[in-house]
Amino acid sequence: MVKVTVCGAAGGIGQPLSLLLKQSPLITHLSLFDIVNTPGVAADLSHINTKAKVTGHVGTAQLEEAIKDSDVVVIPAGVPRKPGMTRDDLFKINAGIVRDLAVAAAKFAPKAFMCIISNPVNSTVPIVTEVFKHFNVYDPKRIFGVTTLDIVRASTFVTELIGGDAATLRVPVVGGHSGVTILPLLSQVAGTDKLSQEQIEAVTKRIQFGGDEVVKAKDGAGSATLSMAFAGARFALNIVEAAVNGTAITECTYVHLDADKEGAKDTKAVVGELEYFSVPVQLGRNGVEKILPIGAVNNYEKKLFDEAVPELKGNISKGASFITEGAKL
Ligand SMILES: NC(=O)c1ccc[n+]([C@@H]2O[C@H](COP(=O)([O-])OP(=O)(O)OC[C@H]3O[C@@H](n4cnc5c(N)ncnc54)[C@H](O)[C@@H]3O)[C@@H](O)[C@H]2O)c1
Ligand SMILES: O=C(O)C[C@H](O)C(=O)O
Repeated sequence: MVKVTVCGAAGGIGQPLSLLLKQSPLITHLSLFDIVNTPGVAADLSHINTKAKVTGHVGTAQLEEAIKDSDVVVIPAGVPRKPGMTRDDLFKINAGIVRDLAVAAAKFAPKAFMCIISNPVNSTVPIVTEVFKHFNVYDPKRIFGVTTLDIVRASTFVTELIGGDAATLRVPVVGGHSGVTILPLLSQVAGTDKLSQEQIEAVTKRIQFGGDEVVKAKDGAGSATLSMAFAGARFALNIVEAAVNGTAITECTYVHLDADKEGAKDTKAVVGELEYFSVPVQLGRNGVEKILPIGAVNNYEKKLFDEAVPELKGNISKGASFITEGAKL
């Protein structure tokens, strides 16, 4: 039995993400939570002839029943950016939303794998960590910031330049999930040696600021939803596949480096005392099985790390202190 709860299930990401999850034969219960419209979304999805039973839960009074005993909780709840905003501008509203959902998960589904999509991911993941610590149910192997969209974009944009199959080209993207904290390691991708430094820098910027392309094109109507649903489903389904079947799947994801202290040693050597970083992770039955080395980084990429680390540090402490110095939970 695998119960997956989507919090924010009626939203721009939540609906297509739930549709993609409904197609998985591994999920037996798909629980849809939002503060609006989930009865309709759940009724609609429940007519699809796949295995998962679909239930809809609306409003905070129904959060406990929605989330109780979930194996996986995916959180795309909260407001998206409008043109001119940074992801950090969303903190004011989304921090409280993620905190409240994390409190419910800590109380009613403390063993769930937590997949955090809500922005700013660099800060919302530390919020979830601190809530779980507060309730004494913290396990860094089970809390993930979903950065898969950066990897999906990197595969697409790099393939446009070097050719090949975007569906199978893997580009490691480490760091965080906002602007200069997004660190594509193009030097590790076979075929990028054909590119000029100018092309490398241009595609790196495109990956770092890919979200802005969509925000601009949507012109006030939100940010990436469909590509995020694709990426979020890929990540959540990898978590489920690894947990249920023990399949060793490698995916870059934003985790606390305590999730595998030994494995994180080489990352720590580069990022110093930074606690969180998106790193290549081998997923397994218990979530993070191993943190894998970030591998060789060239001089240009080193410079990108130097820009990313201070910004990430600020984002992380902003999220953590929202709980540790915030109102009593
Ligand atoms: N990690 C990533 O790569 C990535 C990519 C795209 C978007 N995002 C982020 O995902 C979030 C959602 O984006 P969207 O486009 O789906 O927004 P949206 O406004 O379309 O949907 C958000 C949903 O969250 C719901 N919601 C609000 N408060 C809630 C609460 N307390 N509990 C449960 N649900 C609640 C809303 O009712 C709405 O249905 C944003 O913060 C956005 O920045 C992250
Ligand atoms: O750009 C955004 O605000 C949404 C998301 O983080 C993205 O990368 O598309």
